Amino acid sequence: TTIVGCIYDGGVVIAADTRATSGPIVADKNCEKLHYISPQIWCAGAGTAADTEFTTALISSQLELHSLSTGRKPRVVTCMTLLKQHLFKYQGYIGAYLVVAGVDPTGTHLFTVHAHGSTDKLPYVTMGSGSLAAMSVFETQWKPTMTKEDAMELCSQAIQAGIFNDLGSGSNVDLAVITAEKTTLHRGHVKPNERSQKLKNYKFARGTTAVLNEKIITKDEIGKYVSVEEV
Ligand SMILES: CCOc1ccc(-c2cc(C(=O)Nc3ccc(S(=O)(=O)NC(C)=O)cc3)c3ccccc3n2)cc1
Repeated sequence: TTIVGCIYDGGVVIAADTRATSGPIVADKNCEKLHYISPQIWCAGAGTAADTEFTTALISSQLELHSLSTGRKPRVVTCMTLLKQHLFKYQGYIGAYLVVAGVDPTGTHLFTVHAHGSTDKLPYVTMGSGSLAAMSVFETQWKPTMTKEDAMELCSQAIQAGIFNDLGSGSNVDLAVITAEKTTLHRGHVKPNERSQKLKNYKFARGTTAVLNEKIITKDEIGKYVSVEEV
């Protein structure tokens, strides 16, 4: 997994790859790693998929109740605090590594929350197995003043660095842009690994495959070839 976040003049961009793995197996080539928390707070999640999904959904619910109770719009720092307290309580056993990003009445904010409960507040962040490849992009190309388009392209390039240099990351780039006015989700923002049209038609007519040998056996003989257990 490669997930990133980057603040720019007027908002924040988060992005993720779409590969889900189970050990060395690619379990899903187009999974969703960007999670809704509130209209202008979203999370990118790395780690155990069920843990990132359920943890963000739980805190989204808690934050909505908190917002209703206070009568104010939810704040990114509140979301981060709820997440870190929950994850710390479980001492890292909830495998959720999260980039928390959003805009609230106090401004634009970007945090990371680790599975053990540690947090950082930074202008750009990366997490997941592809975080080092992604960070190399930010460390070489990030600028303190960027437009929305600059930030979107930089995040896209950072995710693609993970996709092409980390086996735990792959497929597409999902991206979200959060501003004071709205949030725009770009599912499949870049698809650099789409399968091309097959060069030939590999459908073979029945009977075109040579039968190398044939052996006709009686029902009594089947036990020699197939072990049939009585239940
Ligand atoms: C007592 C434990 O102490 C720890 C201290 C630090 C970290 C940590 C982890 C990460 C990190 O993102 N690790 C990570 C890797 C793969 C996936 S994954 O989803 O691609 N694959 C699996 C199998 O989870 C997720 C998260 C990280 C990233 C960026 C900068 C710093 C970082 N630090 C972990 C444990």
